[in-house]
Amino acid sequence: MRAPWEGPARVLDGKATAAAIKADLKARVAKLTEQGQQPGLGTLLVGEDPGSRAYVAGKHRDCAEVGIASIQKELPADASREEILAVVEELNADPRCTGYIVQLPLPKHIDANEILEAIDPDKDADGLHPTNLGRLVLRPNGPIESPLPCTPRACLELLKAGGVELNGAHLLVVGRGVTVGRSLGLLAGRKEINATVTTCHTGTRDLAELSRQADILVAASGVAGLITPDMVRPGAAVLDVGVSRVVDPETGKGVLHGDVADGVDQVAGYLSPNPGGVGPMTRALLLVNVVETAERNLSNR
Ligand SMILES: Nc1nc(=O)c2c([nH]1)NC[C@@H]1CN(c3ccc(C(=O)N[C@@H](CCC(=O)O)C(=O)O)cc3)C=[N+]21
Repeated sequence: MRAPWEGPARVLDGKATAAAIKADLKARVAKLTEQGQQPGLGTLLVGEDPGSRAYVAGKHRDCAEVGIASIQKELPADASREEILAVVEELNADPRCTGYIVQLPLPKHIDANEILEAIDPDKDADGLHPTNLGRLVLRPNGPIESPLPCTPRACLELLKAGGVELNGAHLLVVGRGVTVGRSLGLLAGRKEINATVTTCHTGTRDLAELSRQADILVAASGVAGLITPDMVRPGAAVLDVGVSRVVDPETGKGVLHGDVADGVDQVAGYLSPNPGGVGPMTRALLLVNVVETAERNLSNR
């Protein structure tokens, strides 16, 4: 991929790396299907949000591409907690579904954590069930036989594919959200990755002072343009994970903007574009979780 920026930073190409992962999955899915264990991804979408709907549709397109079966469930925005839990139980019991996600955000009247905790941990395609996060904490030296969080794993796989050394590196993540910051810290500090992790957030006193010490800077704050060139150590690898909607002052229209500001491409050694970086990788790693579960089911049979 040609860099979408002018500076010398090398592109961490999520689209190309995701395509390579999907090609590998295709062969594994064919083998599983031959053995009577076709993987299946379930999704539960509650409500009408067009963004959520588009994400879910994208996940099913990815499934079709690699031969994974699709199980799509939908409920209206005013669905009750009981109705949502009933669909979760259905997916837990469905043998065709080897992994599934409940698309977030859920409507405001629903306690999302209660729903997420009802997911069978072995079918947790997001890798964010408390049992699975707990395993990361309790088994820091591996191996782990359960789904891993998708976006953190996407970040690490993208760095590896780009040739960025993780062993012994100082990896600093900005943001303590469960889907990225918190769980990336748990994953990257594991023995088989061996990075030293710093987790920063809105309470961090001098972010720039700390971020300049990072070999790998993962921007997952959801604050558009938070990471400016002065915050980046020359040559560092920078992953732009955050996405926020900002109003373009010229057109007045809403546009998506990453956490990384203009000019970081002049300082960083490696940079992931946004879009085209961690997003496509997250989708690929979701499929990896579903396929790995099917492979485990087969070997435990
Ligand atoms: N239970 C649950 N699991 C999720 O993983 C989850 C979720 N809920 N709710 C919403 C967020 C958002 N998310 C994205 C994943 C990939 C792209 C992605 O691939 N983006 C493309 C651009 C958009 C596109 O091409 O569709 C890119 O970065 O290049 C975007 C957003 C997953 N999420």
